[in-house]
Amino acid sequence: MSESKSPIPVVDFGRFLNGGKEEKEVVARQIDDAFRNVGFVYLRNHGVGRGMVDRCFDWSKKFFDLPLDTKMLAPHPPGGSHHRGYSAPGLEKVTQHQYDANELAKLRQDMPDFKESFESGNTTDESQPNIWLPEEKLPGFRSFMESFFPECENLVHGILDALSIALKVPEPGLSPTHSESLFQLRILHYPSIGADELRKNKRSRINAHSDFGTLTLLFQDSVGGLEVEDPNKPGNFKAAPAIEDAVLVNIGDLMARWSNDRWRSTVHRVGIPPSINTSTVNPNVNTEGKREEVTVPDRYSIPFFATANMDTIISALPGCWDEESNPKKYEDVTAWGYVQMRMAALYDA
Ligand SMILES: O=C(O)CCC(=O)C(=O)O
Ligand SMILES: [Fe+2]
Repeated sequence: MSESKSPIPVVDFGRFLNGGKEEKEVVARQIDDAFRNVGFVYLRNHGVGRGMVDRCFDWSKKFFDLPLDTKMLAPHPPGGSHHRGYSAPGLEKVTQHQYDANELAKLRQDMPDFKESFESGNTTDESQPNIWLPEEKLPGFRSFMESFFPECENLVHGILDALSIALKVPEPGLSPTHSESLFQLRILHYPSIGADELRKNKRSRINAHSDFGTLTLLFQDSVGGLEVEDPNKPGNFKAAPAIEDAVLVNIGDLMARWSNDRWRSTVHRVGIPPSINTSTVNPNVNTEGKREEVTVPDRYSIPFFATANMDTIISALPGCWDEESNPKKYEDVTAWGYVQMRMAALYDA
């Protein structure tokens, strides 16, 4: 991993939310540039209350502290089409463009992602009903998650408004294409792990992947470890640390395709935090004279995945193509057709 500074721009989204037409255009251009160059942007003053984010991390810790048996009372269904409930460590294997079931099974066995997660969605999403614990197991968890969801949803629509301005998509812009809120709020916990296990690739926290929807919001704790591929140097990853009060936003594959690759869906992963990576050998020697293993602390993060309504035709957006110099690269596809194909690859059928 490279230790060099993150190239991801930091943008004041408050100027968009509260500003007039000109301010909105300035911010829209900043976000457009960030998505063209890196596919990621940090937004400050994004409108999701600091208190709500802190409370979400608190709930997340309380949830993952429960005994496994209890968490398994809200199990993620097998298969890749119902993305709700609890996934125990090792269940999900994130892969990049790997659709072959045998290859996937082998990958999972070789190097499972060492993380656990819980997913919930829109309360009115009938295609993927939520899967909650019995209320008495963690009173208040469900109602908190149901109240955090709309905060993230509002921010997604704000970003879609900014992107619509950048592309000059006529009113009402892209927001209605996400009106059904087929979004996914995920809480993620990476248990503490020996640094050597991560270093020697015995286990991963989350393997290099790109997201497959339109936009992802990511709140992360201060532990670090998220790395984003340098778009100009494939294979070279740069740290994307948490910035206080900022949310990290990235483009997913569906949006990259929709924008005719104007915006990048950039590969990212979670590995050893830079602070630990620099100390290659732990100077601590135990009483038997053996070197003690460096432990990478637990990490908690909260991604919020957005995608378009399933009947949306994903056909190159205005401003992203022209007949002569920049023709459409991809065939039209519905959001449904595209997302199903990608989700099926994540879980054993
Ligand atoms: O935990 C993180 O910071 C990254 C999570 C992520 O990339 C994902 O869930 O798609
Ligand atoms: Fe991701």
